[in-house]
Amino acid sequence: MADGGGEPDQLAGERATAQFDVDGMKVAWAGSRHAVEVADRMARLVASDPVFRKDTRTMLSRKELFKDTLKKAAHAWKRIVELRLTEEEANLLRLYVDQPGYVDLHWGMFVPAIKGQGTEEQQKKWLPMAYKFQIIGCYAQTELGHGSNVQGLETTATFDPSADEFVMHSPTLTSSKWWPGGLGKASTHAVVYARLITEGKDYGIHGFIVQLRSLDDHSPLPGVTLGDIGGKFGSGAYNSMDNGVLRFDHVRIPRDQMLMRLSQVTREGKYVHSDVPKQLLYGTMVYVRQTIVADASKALSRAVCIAVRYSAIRKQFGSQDGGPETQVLNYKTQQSRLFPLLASAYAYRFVGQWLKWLYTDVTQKLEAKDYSTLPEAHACTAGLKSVTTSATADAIEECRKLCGGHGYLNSSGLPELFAVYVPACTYEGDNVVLLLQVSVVLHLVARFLMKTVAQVATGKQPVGTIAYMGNIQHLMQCKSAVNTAEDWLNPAAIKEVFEARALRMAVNCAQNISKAPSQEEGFSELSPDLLEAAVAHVQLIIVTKFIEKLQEDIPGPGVKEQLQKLCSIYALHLLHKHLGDFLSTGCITARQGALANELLGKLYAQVRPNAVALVDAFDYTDHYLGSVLGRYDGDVYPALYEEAWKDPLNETVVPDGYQEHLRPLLKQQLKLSRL
Ligand SMILES: CCC/C=C/C(=O)SCCNC(=O)CCNC(=O)[C@H](O)C(C)(C)COP(=O)([O-])OP(=O)([O-])OC[C@H]1O[C@@H](n2cnc3c(N)ncnc32)[C@H](O)[C@@H]1OP(=O)([O-])[O-]
Ligand SMILES: Cc1cc2nc3c(=O)[nH]c(=O)nc-3n(C[C@H](O)[C@H](O)[C@H](O)COP(=O)(O)OP(=O)(O)OC[C@H]3O[C@@H](n4cnc5c(N)ncnc54)[C@H](O)[C@@H]3O)c2cc1C
Repeated sequence: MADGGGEPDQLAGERATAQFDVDGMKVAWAGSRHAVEVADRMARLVASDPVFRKDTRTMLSRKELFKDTLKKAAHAWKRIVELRLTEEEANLLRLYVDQPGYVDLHWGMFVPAIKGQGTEEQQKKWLPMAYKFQIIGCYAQTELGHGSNVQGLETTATFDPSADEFVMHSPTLTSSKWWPGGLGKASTHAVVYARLITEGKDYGIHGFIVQLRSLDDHSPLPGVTLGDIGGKFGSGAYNSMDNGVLRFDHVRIPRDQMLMRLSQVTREGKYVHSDVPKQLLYGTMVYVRQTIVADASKALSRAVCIAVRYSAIRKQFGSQDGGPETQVLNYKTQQSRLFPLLASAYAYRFVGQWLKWLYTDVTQKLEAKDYSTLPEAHACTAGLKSVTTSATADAIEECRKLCGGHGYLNSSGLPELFAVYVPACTYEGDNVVLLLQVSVVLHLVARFLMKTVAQVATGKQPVGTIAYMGNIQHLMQCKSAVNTAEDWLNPAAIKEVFEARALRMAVNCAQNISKAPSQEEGFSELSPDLLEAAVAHVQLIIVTKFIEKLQEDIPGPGVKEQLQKLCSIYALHLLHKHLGDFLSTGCITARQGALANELLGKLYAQVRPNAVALVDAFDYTDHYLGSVLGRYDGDVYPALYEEAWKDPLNETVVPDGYQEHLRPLLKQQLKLSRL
């Protein structure tokens, strides 16, 4: 078929203009040559297997979609076993299958909860069964009445010393577990969070392993009510997941199914808390929030890859005397909307790699009973989860708009990507609630520093990602020395203004809170400002980690140079977007703001010839991208045309319903017109 204007070799031309080594960039993106190789092998394995096809997914009914998810999960497991895949390979294989399902919660939350909160004995008993899929587990924390406020959960686990058992009970409608993924239809077991009651006293929230379904016929055990909570946003998308409801009617479990690493209940019913911080109960959430930051870069890079490739193919206007029209990627407006998102994908990738390192480091320290870095791990995971997921959800929608009308088609992949992604702003902690956690830390540090500013050199210095706050004397009064647009290329100039902005916003909040009748009232009244201060702090972390990445040895001709441009774009587009913060805190002048914008325009022009190669470096197969607009070969129009015919509405030429509804209407109108 004639392509009618789409030029598949257009992308080959784009690739030829790249000024850097794409293979080198693949390594920088993936983290190592080994990581590129494994990811590539697993992506191709999935793409070449017909069971993993997903091109008609959005056309399936909920029941068909769920069954398809069960089929894919079972097939993935079969391949993992047959091919004896390593844990790394298996995780990647599941990633590229790209269909949310119970396995995500089994591996992502059930297993980590037992690892983190179970005793060695409990781990020995439960983990081998989970590893072999003899049981399927989920993470049942949220209830109908409470999600954000974990301490408000109502499910009870009351110890009965006469039977050496806990009695799990849902005392109210609002105590029904509500949302856990995999709970609705697939799981046989759950880690359930409930209020521990023993000797008549409520000891607050603790985790328990509870069997929910029979291992013989999958029916719910006596006293257990289970179901799916219903359809969710978008077609296909997260509807493959059986988010569920669970109620207990005095269900008994043995005492040793309480996760007892942090605290125990003795045979006599005595509650004993070990010397570890209570917050370790939240450890699974910290672990998952860290993985969500890495996932943000995956989702964002997919959307950007689609939008960049399609923008290079799509042409509109600019034709003179029948000459070629302009590729929409050449429009400065398209570049100024798209290239900051491209830069953000790289920025999130690198901050995600750093956060993974931080998490591993904290875990090792915890094992050695050093709990000092726990607050840092909590603040970083909470803040970065919040900022990266909010920005990514907005960015996917922006990419849809960047693809014009065709971006709204399911076959573009963008509507489903958005629908699957957007709950990340809510699950694992609502983004606002998490940012307020960060602002508590900032507020305390800012207040402490304000009090001790005179002796800050001798006082206790903040460490980790808040270390910059110790430089309060300089950062509260410094003025940026930027004098030309190119001065903004200096990472030190960028870092100074981002640090000054974040600190000044935190100090302003602390000063205003101190004027309120009480700290609680001040905190509540100023919470919108505190949120903005927390965002400024988290953006500083992302910018800093990108700058630090560039101090590493990055092999490959031109690779580091491209990343330097992307780092500048990432930081300067934030400066442009939040100019009000930088100006009102006196960190920069209006002229310096204008110079940053001038440089941004120049950087966009420099990125333009590299744009397609920069998204190729993500190394995504067409299967994983799942988008006719983002195809590697750029052959967009024939694919769009073909895809349309797959829609069930096109199964018949004359639609169902014609005889009942269309024909009588048309005939009646015809009769009336003849009267
Ligand atoms: C794939 C998708 C699957 C999805 C799954 C889900 O969604 S699963 C469901 C996901 N659900 C959610 O994500 C629910 C979101 N909600 C929550 O995580 C909590 O309810 C909360 C953090 C909002 C409040 O906590 P709280 O009621 O305990 O009250 P508080 O604020 O007074 O904090 C007390 C102290 O603890 C500290 N601290 C807190 N968290 C952590 C931590 N993780 N680590 C370490 N420390 C932590 C905090 O800094 C404070 O320290 P301080 O000042 O005393 O030194
Ligand atoms: C797709 C999906 C999958 C999920 N999977 C699981 C799972 O596997 N297991 C599980 O246990 N849970 C799961 N959840 C539940 C999820 O963790 C909760 O929905 C989430 O923690 C938010 O809590 P909430 O629903 O109570 O929101 P709410 O807290 O009711 O939020 C409503 C609004 O109130 C605001 N708000 C709340 N508190 C404050 C405050 N203190 N200050 C200012 N504003 C506030 C929020 O910002 C939000 O705008 C899932 C949810 C979704 C959507």
